Amino acid sequence: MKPRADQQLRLHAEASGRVVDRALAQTLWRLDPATADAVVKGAELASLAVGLGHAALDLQRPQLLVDSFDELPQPTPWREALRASRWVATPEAHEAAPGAAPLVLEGDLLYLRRYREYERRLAAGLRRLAAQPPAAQDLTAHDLAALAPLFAALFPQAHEGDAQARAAALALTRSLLLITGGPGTGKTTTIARLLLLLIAQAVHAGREAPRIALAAPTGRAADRMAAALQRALLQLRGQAGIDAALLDAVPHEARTLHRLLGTIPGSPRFRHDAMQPLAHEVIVVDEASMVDLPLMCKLVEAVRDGARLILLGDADQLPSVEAGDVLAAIVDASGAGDALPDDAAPLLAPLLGAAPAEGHAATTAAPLHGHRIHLRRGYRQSQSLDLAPLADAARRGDAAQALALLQDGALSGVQYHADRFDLLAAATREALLAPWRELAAQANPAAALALADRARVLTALREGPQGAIQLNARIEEALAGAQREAYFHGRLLLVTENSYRHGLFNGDIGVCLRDAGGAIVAWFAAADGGVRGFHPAALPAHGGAFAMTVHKAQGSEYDTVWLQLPKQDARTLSRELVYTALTRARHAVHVCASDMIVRAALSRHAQRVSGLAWRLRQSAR
Ligand SMILES: Nc1ncnc2c1ncn2[C@@H]1O[C@H](COP(=O)(O)OP(=O)(O)OP(=O)(O)O)[C@@H](O)[C@H]1O
Repeated sequence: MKPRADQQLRLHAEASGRVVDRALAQTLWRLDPATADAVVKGAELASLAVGLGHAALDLQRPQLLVDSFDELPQPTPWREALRASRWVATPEAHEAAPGAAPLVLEGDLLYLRRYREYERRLAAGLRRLAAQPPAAQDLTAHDLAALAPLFAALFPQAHEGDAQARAAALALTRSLLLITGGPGTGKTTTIARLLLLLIAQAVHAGREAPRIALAAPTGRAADRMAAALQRALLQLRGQAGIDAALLDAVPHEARTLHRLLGTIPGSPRFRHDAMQPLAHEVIVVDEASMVDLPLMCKLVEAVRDGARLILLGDADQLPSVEAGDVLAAIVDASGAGDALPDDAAPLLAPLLGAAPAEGHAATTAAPLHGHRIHLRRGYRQSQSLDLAPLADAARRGDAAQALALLQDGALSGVQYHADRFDLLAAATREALLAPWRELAAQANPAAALALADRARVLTALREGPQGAIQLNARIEEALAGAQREAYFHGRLLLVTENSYRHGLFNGDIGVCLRDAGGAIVAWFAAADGGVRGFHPAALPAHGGAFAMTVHKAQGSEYDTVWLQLPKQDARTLSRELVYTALTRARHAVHVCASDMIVRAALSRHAQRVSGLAWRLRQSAR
């Protein structure tokens, strides 16, 4: 076989060693030795792109994937070589790609066929939901008048332009609704109230209460969602004008999306799909920024005609680790979400008064226009942590402002450790380790698990001196000594794969404790609020959890966050990463970095190549 040394692309360090990418490319060449080099390189990079979280290779931006792209063709000849290849299909935007070609070219995007199909099907699914009114609900003025007293009790500020009220009212008229907002803007509060309205609406119409599913991408996020929703409902109990029966009809549990859709062992498919849709009439999904392209596609397809899908998320957070940035594309397609769409404003006037409608200035060309409400006002008050100005500067990529706030040291609960790249050095060592020493003094699993979220080191990288792996090892040594047992008393564990057999999921946190008989047991929270113990040797894939990447921390919160950025700039550093890390903190945040790294991180977006926004625009035509 002819050596293919010319194809040894210098791949981006994070992904080097991805044999799978090269294997696809080599297979094409083996099946047809006449395959052009440009096609072989395209295939390898399209596969690598998925590994790095993109939906496709952008021929105009190979630098997102490789450090050296001198050897790559220019976009125009590259596109032409791809178009001419038997391996590359070029279907119309709405057409399914033929099964025979492993690659699909659309514009400048080269996809693995499967990912192109996920995008096409997701766009079609979103369009289907956006186009239909919820079943059995030709909402009349009479219905709205009946709901008005409850609405006024739930949203006393409704007539003063309250965006939460607008979101809940709009939900009455939409099968697809996106509610976006930063931390503490009341997404969960709004959902609690919105669900009461939907239940009351059904009761008023003489129907059964709708079947409601609450779901999130990870077990941790689902647990947080359920707990926050219960707190929000509790606040309403006993309040005048709110019937306790309505509160009782809201489900107490939230599930992972995988659970909701029904995993089939050994299959990428789920039990529920377009042919066997979910029975629920209302499906609420929290932390939608974490949902990747394949999962969002399968979720949307499994929502039956006439049911409602409500997505909650913070579009400024890191996109999902797996191929995606789906939420960003949906946000892009649905407009700013700052006002009621023109078609809904008059209808909802009995609830909202003369709420501002978008009028002619609106970008009504957006295909999902009128399906998003953006919550801007932050309600969460913390005595100890004044995070909002810093999180906002990070979100906007305003490094000068972020550094001024950090250096000034005036934000309560925020500490900047300039040029600190070793958290275990004397200045920070004891403050860092103190909560975990307390953990080690626990004997009771539930009490230990309750302490597990006291503190976390969040990193940008897995590898290297400021990476999660080395930091974990060093923290573990500091806590339990160089001669420690692998599973020492008080060690925190992070599960890194889904295991339905164990009922343990990627992102679950456990704690190792020695029992009365001297045996070590790894304890995890159980769905019923109790705890479950496992022999450490029987656990699915896992690692240490004192330090973890920001990606792994998505959907979780900790009392104290130590954000450790690397000494050298790295492509994974972005404003979204910093924003996501900061907003995981409940009471205190320590930023360990240099001015240079903060500037570098905030100057970069977590860019993901995706054709979904484009596709949604095409399909609107
Ligand atoms: N309209 C409101 N009036 C007063 N307090 C509110 C209002 N909305 C939300 N809050 C309070 O603000 C806090 C955060 O609300 P909530 O948990 O609903 O926000 P969230 O956007 O879901 O947050 P997260 O980002 O953690 O998911 C809660 O304590 C809640 O009671």
